[in-house]
Amino acid sequence: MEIALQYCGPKTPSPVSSRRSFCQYQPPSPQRLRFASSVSSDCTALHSSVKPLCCTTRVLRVTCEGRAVDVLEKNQLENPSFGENEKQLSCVMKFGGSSVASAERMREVADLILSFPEERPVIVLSAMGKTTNKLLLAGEKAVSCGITNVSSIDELSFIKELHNRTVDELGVDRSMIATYLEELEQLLKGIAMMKELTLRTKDYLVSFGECMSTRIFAAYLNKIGVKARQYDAFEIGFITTDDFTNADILEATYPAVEKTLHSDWSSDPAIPIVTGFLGKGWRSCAVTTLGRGGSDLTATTIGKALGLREIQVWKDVDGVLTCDPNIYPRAEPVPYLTFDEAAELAYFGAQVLHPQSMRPAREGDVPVRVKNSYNPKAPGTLITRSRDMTKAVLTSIVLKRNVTMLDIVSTRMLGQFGFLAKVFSIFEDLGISVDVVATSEVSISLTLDPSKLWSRELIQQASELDHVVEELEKIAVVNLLQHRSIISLIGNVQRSSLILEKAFHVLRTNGVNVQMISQGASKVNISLIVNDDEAEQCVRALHQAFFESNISEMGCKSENGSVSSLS
Ligand SMILES: Nc1ncnc2c1ncn2[C@@H]1O[C@H](COP(=O)(O)OP(=O)(O)O)[C@@H](O)[C@H]1O
Ligand SMILES: N[C@@H](CC(=O)OP(=O)(O)O)C(=O)O
Repeated sequence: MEIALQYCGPKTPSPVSSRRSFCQYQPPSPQRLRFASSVSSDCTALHSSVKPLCCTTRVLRVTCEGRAVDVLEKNQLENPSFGENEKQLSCVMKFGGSSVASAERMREVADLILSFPEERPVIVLSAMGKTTNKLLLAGEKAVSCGITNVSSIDELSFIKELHNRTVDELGVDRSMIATYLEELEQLLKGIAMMKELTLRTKDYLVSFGECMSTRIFAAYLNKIGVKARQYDAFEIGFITTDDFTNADILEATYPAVEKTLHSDWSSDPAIPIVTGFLGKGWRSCAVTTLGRGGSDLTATTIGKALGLREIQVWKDVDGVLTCDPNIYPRAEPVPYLTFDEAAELAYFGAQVLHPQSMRPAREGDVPVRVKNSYNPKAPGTLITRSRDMTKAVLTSIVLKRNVTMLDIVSTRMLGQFGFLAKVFSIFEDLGISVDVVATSEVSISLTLDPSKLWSRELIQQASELDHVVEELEKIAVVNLLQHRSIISLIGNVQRSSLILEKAFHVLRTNGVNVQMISQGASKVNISLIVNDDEAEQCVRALHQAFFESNISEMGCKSENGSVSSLS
């Protein structure tokens, strides 16, 4: 029988694939069954002794006696240059909520993973789409809606419908998530009964999102013939502090995670599918979460723990961009970043990466690649320890809104020591995190990040802010300024004079007064504080000046739009 093989999977066949086995992909018809098994028996005979260690699968359309049949081809990656070591897990691929928002997206992600036959990845997944937000909303509604009304909370219905539909469309068994959906409703009834949603309960509540998405995806991979194993991060050694909703990963995590993933892979290789965002509190043993967007941190933690070659975070944008595309759509991808630049960018509010996620990558020196799952061909952003900075001026502009600023002026005489220490001990006592600071001997200007305060429920009320001011007023005159924004200019601070010169020129032309300025010790960030209502306009103007103008580096647009030299 003459067989013509025509590839119709996601990418061109890999040159390293050599041995193949086939199994049937489409629902059985007698003709297909016969055909698939005849191919299969031919090819399995070729490599019956090969352990299916690094097996990849793709869909092939086989023409048999003029008819097309879809079969799965399993490639045993068997390049002679591959040493034993190369058969270990090679990279992490993290897919965010937008990448796994539907059955169709999950199929695309599966195709994408299979299009890298040379990789043996650990997959980290977030909850589907906006599931985390919906779970939190459902929890808040349950507090006040009464037990009998829990079943009709819109967000609960939405979550049930989304997950059941996804399971059906992927053709996997509903029962795998049925127990989670039942337990979720029970939990919401418990919240309704107690009329209380604690931080601990919030974490348990949102964990349903990642627990379901990973189970669905692993089942789908297994269904299409790719061996996969689901893991709950809190069961495989992600040990954290007990700071519910914002837990920190503890050192013990690294060896524990390495041991579980490595030994499972060695004894029975299957692609690990790990829940992002979740951990287990070391004292409470309860489920914790790593802060919103925490799946990035799960991915980099695994990358460091296993000493992997690369950590890939797949998003819905072409990498880290020159500014938030929601503020300015002409933002462009940044091809290279250092860990320090990326950390600063994330810390100062770029939603694209979790603020803590660069730490394990930097410590383990594992490169991080930010890619677009909707546009895999785009090169993305590569984040490494160092990069060529000779041509770098500004890398990215980040905006953090709704920041509170405090001007604190000492009531004591010049030359008195210990003022700064006293001020910061007040913040320490109150457990408040300070972002940007500028000081002189007798005065301090600083900013407080409301999201960090709220996550610990410290300053939810104006009265609690008043408490901070009250304490500070014992030693200083305090001016509280709300509705401010921090504009962070991330870049080569070796060129800070140029950056400042250009930035201030732009701001002056736009009639904006900068209220505070700070250059961090990390030397990659200059922060400017402006009013909230001027901030977006500033970001757009700065972006145009730094990234879009056709003027030379030392030039700057003059007020009438012509170019003048600033040197
Ligand atoms: N500087 C930036 N670069 C890229 N994306 C940014 C930036 N600032 C904000 N974003 C936003 O971050 C989003 C991606 O982050 P996130 O939603 O957490 O991804 P995921 O859920 O896929 O992990 C983008 O869709 C974009 O709107
Ligand atoms: N699902 C969690 C964790 C996460 O990392 O999500 P994403 O990768 O979609 O930002 C959240 O929404 O915060």
